[in-house]
Parts: sequence; structure tokens; C-alpha cells
Amino acid sequence: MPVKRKAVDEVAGRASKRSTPAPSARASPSESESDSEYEVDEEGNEIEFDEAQKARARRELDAIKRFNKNSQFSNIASRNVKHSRLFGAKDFRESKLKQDHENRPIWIDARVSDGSSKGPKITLEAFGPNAAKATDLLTTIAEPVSRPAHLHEYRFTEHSLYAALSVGLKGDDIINALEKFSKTGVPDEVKEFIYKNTLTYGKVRIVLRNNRFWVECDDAETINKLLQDTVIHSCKAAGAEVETGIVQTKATVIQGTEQAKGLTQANKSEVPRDDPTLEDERMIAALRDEDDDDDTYKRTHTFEIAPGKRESVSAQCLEIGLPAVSEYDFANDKVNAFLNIDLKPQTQIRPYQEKALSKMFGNGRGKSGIIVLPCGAGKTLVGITAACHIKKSIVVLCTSAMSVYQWANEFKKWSNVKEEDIAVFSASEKRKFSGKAGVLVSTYSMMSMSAEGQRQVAYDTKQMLDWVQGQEWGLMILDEVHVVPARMFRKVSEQVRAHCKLGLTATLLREDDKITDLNYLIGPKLYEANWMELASQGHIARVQCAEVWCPMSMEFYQEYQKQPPRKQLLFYACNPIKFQVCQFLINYHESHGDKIIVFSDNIFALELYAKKMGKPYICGSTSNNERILVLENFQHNENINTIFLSKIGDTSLDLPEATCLIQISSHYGSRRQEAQRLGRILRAKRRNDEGFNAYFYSLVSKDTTEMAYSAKRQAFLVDQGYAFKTITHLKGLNDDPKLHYRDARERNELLAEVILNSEEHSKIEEVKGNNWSSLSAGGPSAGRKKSAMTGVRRTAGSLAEASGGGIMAPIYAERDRSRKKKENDSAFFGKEVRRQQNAIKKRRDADAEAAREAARKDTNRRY
Ligand SMILES: Nc1ncnc2c1ncn2[C@@H]1O[C@H](COP(=O)(O)OP(=O)(O)OP(=O)(O)O)[C@@H](O)[C@H]1O
Repeated sequence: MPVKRKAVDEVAGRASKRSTPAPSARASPSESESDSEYEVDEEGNEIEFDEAQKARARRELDAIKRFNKNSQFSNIASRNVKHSRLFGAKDFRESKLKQDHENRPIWIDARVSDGSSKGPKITLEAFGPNAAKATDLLTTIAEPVSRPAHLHEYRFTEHSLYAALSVGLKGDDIINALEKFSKTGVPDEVKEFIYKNTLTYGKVRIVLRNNRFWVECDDAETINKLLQDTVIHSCKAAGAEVETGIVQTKATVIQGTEQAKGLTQANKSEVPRDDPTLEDERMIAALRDEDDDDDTYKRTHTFEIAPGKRESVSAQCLEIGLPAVSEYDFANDKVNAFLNIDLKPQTQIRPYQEKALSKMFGNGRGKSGIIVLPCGAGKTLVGITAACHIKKSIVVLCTSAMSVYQWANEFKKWSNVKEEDIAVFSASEKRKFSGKAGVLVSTYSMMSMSAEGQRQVAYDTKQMLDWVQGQEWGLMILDEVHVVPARMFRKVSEQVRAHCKLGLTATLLREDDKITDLNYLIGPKLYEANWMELASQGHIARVQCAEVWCPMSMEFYQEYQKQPPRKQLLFYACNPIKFQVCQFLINYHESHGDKIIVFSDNIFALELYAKKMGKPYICGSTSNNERILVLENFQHNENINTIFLSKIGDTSLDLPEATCLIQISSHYGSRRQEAQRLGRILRAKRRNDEGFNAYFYSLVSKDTTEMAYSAKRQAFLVDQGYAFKTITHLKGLNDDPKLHYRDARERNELLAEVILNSEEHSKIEEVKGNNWSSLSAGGPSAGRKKSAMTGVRRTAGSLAEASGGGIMAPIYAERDRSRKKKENDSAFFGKEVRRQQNAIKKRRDADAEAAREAARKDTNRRY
């Protein structure tokens, strides 16, 4: 029996088999009419209409046209979208679709600014034909804003256009490519925006070669214009003249790629080229960084800048509308010592890692900027490959002492760098490399301890800082770059004279607006990976996300409403129904072979849940040995399938066994924390098993402020394409006899505890002494060795800061624990003091127990 599919549906805006236009799109009637007369059978084969059917279709079409003519929608369109603008989104109905718009996947919004952000917006139909090629183009010329499953949104910015220029594209190339992919043509406003930003950007380059700065331009006219400016002219090196020469602009082959290993291009695993209708191979080749022999060499005009005048030239170039970009010509740097470092032969970088690096080394020179890859996608290897490419001294800055050792180990794991060529600068270890060039790994806080700083700098630290200052560094790698505030970065820049900077992060976002600082401090975002694409390729796990609504039990909700906001947290975190949901999910996933991490920022709730369910937990106060024990058991003991973690487990936790994550209390509306936590299960070992999914549950107490926070927290992940399902009811929850808090007495006791503790414990954890060395890639035992070696304590900045809400997320102050211990041990009255402290503690515990008992009785009486 044939299934009728009339193309009139399409005119009415409904979906058809042939095309999937954007919801508000309407093809011009002539195009629709020519398409209108067919039907398809169950196999999908087209069948011709007979005359009667054609007549009926025409009548329906006429009716729809009449309706559209009279409808309010057609009025909006004819009024040139005067009102639709009020709704924020672009209405494409007034745009004329191209004849073959079905083969073209992008919509371009003509508006250069929508009030909140600048730059034209592009919407990509990720399901349409040519979407893969259009994605290649858009990731090269625009910034991804949001990439859910079917419709992706991008935006042009000055920086994204500059990044496009740096891989050899020109303004005309960009417009021509857009024209090919666009359904409606490139609006004039957008062309103007592209020309304006590509005409000047990249025309002037400040190149660092052999420790001397040069101004470089492609055309003589621009260099003459610069020299006519009195300020720039005065910054020219004494006796320097304009030199004209040829420079190599071809991208060098990135190590660790198949190309580097001499494999043929034909064997490359890349996005398939499925479309013969679009023929601009040259543009596509540029996007894919393929060989383009014509562009290998280019003529340039240069003059040298006088020592110390680089900043002035840069500022003046900006002033006269010719912003200069900085490049490091490392291949021709004969002054700085060569570092013998290569990736090990067996190291193979992944296609997205190669793509990210090709943006950095697009024309054979090093450009500073930021690479954004999801947690667990291998940022470390990207940094190491960049180091192997530059082959000069490298400095790596991380957020904690633990990461310092991880980076040093990863260098040894992936590259052939010699042990003696790796220097470490942390609170507990200060080791220089022996040769002229090497790799130094340190923390932001160590490196920003300047002589004029607030803290007294120890002698060996000062020695080390002087040594760092006395070197020229080819590349500075900034790990977790989103946490670095401008003032700290300036301090670091004073210490480290780096020719090129690479920032690495998974979440280029903070709840304050400090993230834009990174643009001018480090450089533009060079590459941002698509989380969903990486998941579909098996590089990170596929994750099902769900928000589970947990109604508050009646007695809890009554008390919750009476509390001031600062005390409410404990009520919604300890909601007995939330507890039951958590227990139910744990039972369910354990029985399905999952390993589960439960996260709680609130320590009272963490302990309550973990103790009641008899599961191990780790928080800031847990000793290092205990942490290692818990984690080792989680990894290797089949009876330990669930652990509870406080926020100290948000980052740096490498537990590929974990396949399910449940969040019971979190840091308000922090999008970053949500993404970092999700990152803990993205590395799941079983990610390539057939049909495997990891699970991320966020438990939210219904009708509380937690719901608003939860929506905000999810925003970043939703933009990455994760769909959060809302679960309002768990089947079987009410009938499960094993669940706690099923009877009112038990709930009342819990309520009494919560009331009693709400003053003191309605907070989230302050991270102190967080040493995650045990969680490194080397596994728990590696961690044990390291922690014994380092013996450092780290205290974090304020909590708001840690989530990005303040000026600085974890600023770690490191100090030697052994010294503190010695001080305590040598205290003359040490023993007596400890005895008295124990007595006081015992008395306090007894008082607290008595108060708890009284409160319990009181609540039992009331409910
Ligand atoms: N090209 C590659 N080949 C094989 N393994 C890789 C490759 N790239 C990364 N990995 C592995 O992926 C895992 C995650 O890498 P890494 O720790 O660098 O991720 P990350 O992006 O820094 O994560 P996070 O943001 O959570 O710190 C590591 O076990 C690493 O060895």
C-alpha cells in the first residue's frame, strides 16, 4: 500500500522526504510547485500522480497560498520582519531560497549584532547533505556557539576570521565558500563584515626570529604606510632598511600523524568527501591543511624593530587600524638552543588533535592561542606534540603540584625526552635541566612568586625564579587556562619570556566575564572540538544525561520554607526522597555492572548518604592513605562499586572504571563544575563496547531553588549537544522495601538532624589539603610514591573563585608540610596540649549528642 507524501506539505512548512527546511523556511511557490506532484511507496520509490490527484494537490496548494496571503505570518514577512525582530531570532521567510537549497546546509543571519554579542550568526543543518564539509568550513572561519544534535549555531568574530586567514584563506575565499553552502546567499552586511575584518587582520605581522622582532607585510604598500607613521618609524632598529624576501608559508607536518609517518593520503581516516557537486577543492584543501604547492613560498617585506619597542609598534599598529599579529618563526630560530624531542614512534595523535595543532602551526610558524578539547580527550598529548614541533625550551604551567608530576610523566610516556632534560619547580622539588634546552614543569603559583610579591620567597625558590627568568622559552603551555586571572598571568609573563603560548582547557567559561581577558593575554581560541563528534568516534564516552526531580517529603518542605536562603541548602540536599532516588539508582546501576561515583559538595549530606548506605567516601579531610585505599578498591574490588566524593574529585580524577555519576549536591549554578563532573565518566574504559552508554544523573529537590541552579548548570553541556531528560517519576521507587526513610519516624529523625545542623553545615566544602596524586594516570600506586615525595599541602582560594565566580579559581599556596610537623613535634607542651584538646573535643561531642537527642524528641512530638 503506497504512502502518500505530497510536497504541498513542504509549502505548508511541514517535513517532507526530500528536504528538511528550517522550521520557519518556506520555499518559493514556483520551486514547490515543480516538486509537488509525487508520492512514495513503502520502499521510498517515487510514483507519479494521476491527473485527479494532481488537480487535488493544486487545489490544496492554492488554499494554502490563500491562507498564507491573509495570515498574520505573511503580513510579518511582507512588513520586512519589522516585528519578528522583536522575537530575537532571525525570520528567514522573507529570504529567497536558492533553487537547490536542499543541498545547501547553512542559513546566514544578516544581522551583524544581536545586542548581546557581535558578529553575524550562522545556523547549520547538521543532518543535511554537505553538512560535514560545511562543518569543516565553519570550524575554520567561525566560533561554535551551540552544537546540539541537529542544528548548530556559529558566529563570526574578528578572531575567528583571523584564524581563517592564518590557514591561507582570504576574504573572497570565505565568501565564495559560504555562498556555496548557503541556502539563501550571503547577505551584503555579512560580506561587509568579512571584508572589514579580513582586509586589515593579519596584514601586519610581528615575527620573532632569533630573539629579534621584525615587522612583516605581504605588500610593499602596507609596509610603506607603516613607515610613514612617525611613531612606528621611530621604533625601527637603527640602520634597518626594508628587506624584501621569500618566506616559507607551507604548514609543516605535525608529528604523530599518519602523514608524518609517511602513509599515503588515500589511507587517511578523514571526514568522507561525499559530495561531487561542490568543486572548490582548493578551499577544501586549505581547510584540511593539505599540500598546496602554489602557496609554499611567498614574498614578504620586513624591517627590524629596535630592542624594547615591540609593544609600542603593536599599540601604534592598532591605533592606525592595522592590528599586528604575533608569530614565532621557530623553524628559523638559530639563536635559541635546540631541544632534542620527538614523539615516540608508536605515538599516534588523533585526527582532532592534529586539526587543533594545524591551527596553531598553520603557516609553519607558531601562533599563540587556546585549544579547547573535552575532558579526557587528550589535551596533554596536544601540548606535548606542540613541544615536539617547536623543539626549543618548553615551560608547562599547571594548577597543582600533582599535575606537575603528571605532566612530567606524560612527557616521558609520549616523547623521547631524556629524564635529565625535564626540570620540575614545585614547593617540594626544584630541579633544573642539565642541558641548554629542556622542559620545565611548574605551577602558576610558583611562577608568580615574584621578588616584589607579598610572600617572602625562600632562597632556593628565588634561585629557581632567577634561572627561569634568565632563559628564553620557545613555548609556554598553560594547562587549565580558564582559571588564570589577568593579574596572575601578567606576573607569569614577567617571569617567563616565552615566544609562543598555548592555552589548554575543556571549558572556556567562567561565571564572571574574565574569560575574554584570555583573548588578549594569550591569543584567540584556535580550535574547539565537537563533544558529540568525539563521542560518536569513540574518543570519549557517550553519555545519557538526566535530571531527576525528587519531591520534598511534606515535613521537610514545611521546614525548608521557614528557613533563610543560606540554610535551605541542607534541606534540599538531605531531602529523604532524594536519598531514596539516589539509593534506587545505585542499586539499579550496580546490578547492571556499573561503577558509580556520587558527588556531593555538601559534606554533611555526603557523610549522611555514604554512612547510611555503607559506602566509602572521600572528602578534603580524608587522609591520603585512605583515599588511595578507597580508589584502589573502587578500581579493582568487585564488591566496591560505588564511592562518594566531595568536590575535590571534580577535576584531575582519572578513573576509567566509572560509568555512572550521580550528583546530589553541587556548586549552585556553576556550568563549569557540571562539565568537569561529566568529564569524570567521559574516559570510561568500556566506551567502545557495542551500545555502551555512561550515565549522568543530577538529583534535584522539586520546587526548591536547586531547580533554577540546575537549569543554569546544564547550559554549557546543552550547547555541546547533550540532551538532559527530565525524570519526574522512577518506576518502582515507591514499592522498593529496601529503601531507607520509608517510615515517618526515620524521616523525622533525619529532619531533626538537619535542623540542628543547618546553621553550621549548610555550606559546600572548602577544599583544603587536596592531594590527588593518587588519581594520576599512573594509578594509585604511582600516586602513593608521588605524595610521599612531594609532601605538599594546597589551600584553595574562595569557593566562588573555584567555580569561576571570583577572580581566581584555585590559587594554590603550597608549603612544606614536614616543616609544620616538626614545629608541632618540638612544642614543649605538645603532649599536654593534645590531652587538653582531646578532653575538649569529647565534651563537645557529648553536648552535641544531647542537643541532637532533644531536637529528635521535639520533631517527633511536632510531626
Ligand atoms: N592520541 C592518543 N592516543 C592514545 N591515547 C590517547 C591519545 N590522546 C589521549 N590519549 C589518552 O586519553 C586519556 C586522557 O588524556 P588526558 O589526560 O590528556 O586528557 P585531558 O583532556 O587532559 O583530560 P582532563 O581535562 O580531564 O584533564 C589519557 O589516558 C591519554 O593517554
